[in-house]
Amino acid sequence: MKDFFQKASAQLQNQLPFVLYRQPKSDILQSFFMADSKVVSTEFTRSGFTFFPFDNRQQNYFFDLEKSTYNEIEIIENEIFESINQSKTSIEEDEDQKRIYIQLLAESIHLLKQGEYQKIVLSRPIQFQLKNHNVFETFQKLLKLYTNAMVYVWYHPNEGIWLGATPETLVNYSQSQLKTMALAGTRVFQENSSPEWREKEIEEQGLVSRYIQTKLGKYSKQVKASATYDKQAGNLVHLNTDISARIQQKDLQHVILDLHPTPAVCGLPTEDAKSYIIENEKYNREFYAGFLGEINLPKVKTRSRSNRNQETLAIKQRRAETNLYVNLRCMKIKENKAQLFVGGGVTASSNATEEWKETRDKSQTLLKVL
Ligand SMILES: C=C(O[C@H]1C=CC=C(C(=O)O)[C@@H]1O)C(=O)O
Repeated sequence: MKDFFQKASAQLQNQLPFVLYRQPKSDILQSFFMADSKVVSTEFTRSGFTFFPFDNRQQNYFFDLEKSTYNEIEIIENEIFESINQSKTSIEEDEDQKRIYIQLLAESIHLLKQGEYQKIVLSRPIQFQLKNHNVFETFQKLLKLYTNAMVYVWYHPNEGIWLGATPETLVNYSQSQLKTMALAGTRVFQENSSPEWREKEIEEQGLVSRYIQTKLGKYSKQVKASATYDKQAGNLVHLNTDISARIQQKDLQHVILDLHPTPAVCGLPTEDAKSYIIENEKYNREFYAGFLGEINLPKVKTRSRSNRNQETLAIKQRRAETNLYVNLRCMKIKENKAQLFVGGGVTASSNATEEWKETRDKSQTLLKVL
């Protein structure tokens, strides 16, 4: 593992693009290393790794499998960076920024009450200066703390470093079976007590669930949804419904672009909420609330790695998987400055101060490891 991080470190020093990631509940660390920093846009018919912005008019990035060095290594638990400094769990928030955000929330709630929008997901950046920061140490702490999350560090010289630990799947797709989730509603996790969900959270999660099922219904007659349950994500709990559908490979790209952005990160009606966000948040979300992950990646089973004959390669090709995650609980690092991105769904029954607190609670996911 040490060699691996040394290689990633050299890649960063040479200002060459890369991504390291570990998917939920996996003990395999995966990586793409690029030989040059040429910008390539995502091609859903090829195999590789995508990094896709919230606003699809902005540049997205694709690490094409054929043009990268792809690697998998097993994570050895006791080789992961040990000490997790839990002391820095709060930063001094700028009072002006807080006031401006609460005002935007209040104005938006007022609009929502008039019925033009059903839901708007608002967000804000939190900026601060880093001292003696090591990206790979932070990444290893994220790996250790958030085993149920997609944990990643992504870099391109044009965009800087992005790090995150997201609990939300956009699409898992393999052999015609698509799985996704409707994740929304937030409470602080408390040991030995399950949250009592209020009408507001049940409503905002229900909107997401129905929206996704309707979208998938355009492509599939077989859309299934689980019962809604509590899903823990670090210091938080969300409401979640697992949704699955049979989708033909030829439709996959359309399904992905049709689902993104879901009302878990944008709102309803989608296009109106998106315009409202872009106009009123007064900052660029960039890749926050976008999505990232593998596209058509031939699945290499660790056990069969030594057996590289034609036959196994053919099997691998057929078992290509797409595993995409919504880019939440993430931050950007550029020149010793960190920017965290936090947001939450707002409806007519929201309370502005409570919504501000929710974003503060969400910032803990990353502040814990800095
Ligand atoms: C938009 C975010 O969270 C989404 C996912 C789970 C719960 C959410 C909520 O309670 O509003 C959001 O929909 C974020 O973490 O920045």
